[in-house]
Amino acid sequence: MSIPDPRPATATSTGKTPPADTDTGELLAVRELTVRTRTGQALVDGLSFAIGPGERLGLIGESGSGKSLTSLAALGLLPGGLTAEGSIRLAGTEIVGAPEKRLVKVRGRDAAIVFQEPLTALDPLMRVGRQIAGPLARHQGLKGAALRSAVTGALEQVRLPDPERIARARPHEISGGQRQRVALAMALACAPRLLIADEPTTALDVTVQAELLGLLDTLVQERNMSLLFISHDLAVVAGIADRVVVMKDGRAVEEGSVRDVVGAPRDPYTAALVDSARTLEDALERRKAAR
Ligand SMILES: Nc1ncnc2c1ncn2[C@@H]1O[C@H](COP(=O)(O)OP(=O)(O)OP(=O)(O)O)[C@@H](O)[C@H]1O
Repeated sequence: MSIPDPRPATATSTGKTPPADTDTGELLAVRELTVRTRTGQALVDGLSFAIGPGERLGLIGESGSGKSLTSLAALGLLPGGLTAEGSIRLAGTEIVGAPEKRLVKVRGRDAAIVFQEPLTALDPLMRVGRQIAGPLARHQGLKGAALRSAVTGALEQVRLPDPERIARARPHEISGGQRQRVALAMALACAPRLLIADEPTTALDVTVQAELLGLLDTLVQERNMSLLFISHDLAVVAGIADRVVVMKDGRAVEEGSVRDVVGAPRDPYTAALVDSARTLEDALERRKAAR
């Protein structure tokens, strides 16, 4: 593991970016988000951040700090028994308190999510091709040969070799890395403006993890998407995000450019994260040198 050079401060995607929320210029604006249990315990507590068109934000923090609940709340997908307060505006739509009918329109089109475990999004019994065909048919109105060719195209876009074979396979018949690419293809099928990636590489081995991160980076750039990237791993976030929000116990303890946060952390918790990433990096360097 190594902490990659933080992307330059100007490294947001260039080119034509789609319009954002006309009021604020932000694609996703989270304001004072609090997620509570039935008993009133705050699991996310007064969290605020924003993502502009084409911008990449990393959300980092230890296990249980509230990262996943934040990403689920952004699409109105909180599990039963948990409620959100505050405001989440996604491309101009208020998500907190929105009826399911409005949320269905937003999901996939304005933002889509890729989870740590691809089987969360995939039906284990259905062939991969049929699963990708669903959103393509709904979104683009395709049928027959045109739909089949769009499915193959979607699998090619996530750089899957032999897409016809993958399309015929069921999820358990392909590798974990291939499954995550299929989940990514499904998330991209409706050309979302924001991709939320919740620990998308954590379950993969290191080589496959690096390949998938490279692919994600390329796709986000090619499509001028915004990215909310969630991870407990500072090195991974530093390699893909422009800005970072550090979470602890449901709150943001620090926010800034990756360069500033890694280079000069202000909060003791962030400093400890940076230190532990560096200590591991140094240990690996020493081992390399000793060989
Ligand atoms: N449905 C639920 N009911 C009650 N508590 C929950 C529920 N879902 C999550 N929590 C709790 O909320 C806190 C935040 O969970 P969350 O999954 O957002 O953390 P996280 O930062 O994503 O951690 P991880 O990296 O382990 O996924 C944790 O303490 C978790 O146990």
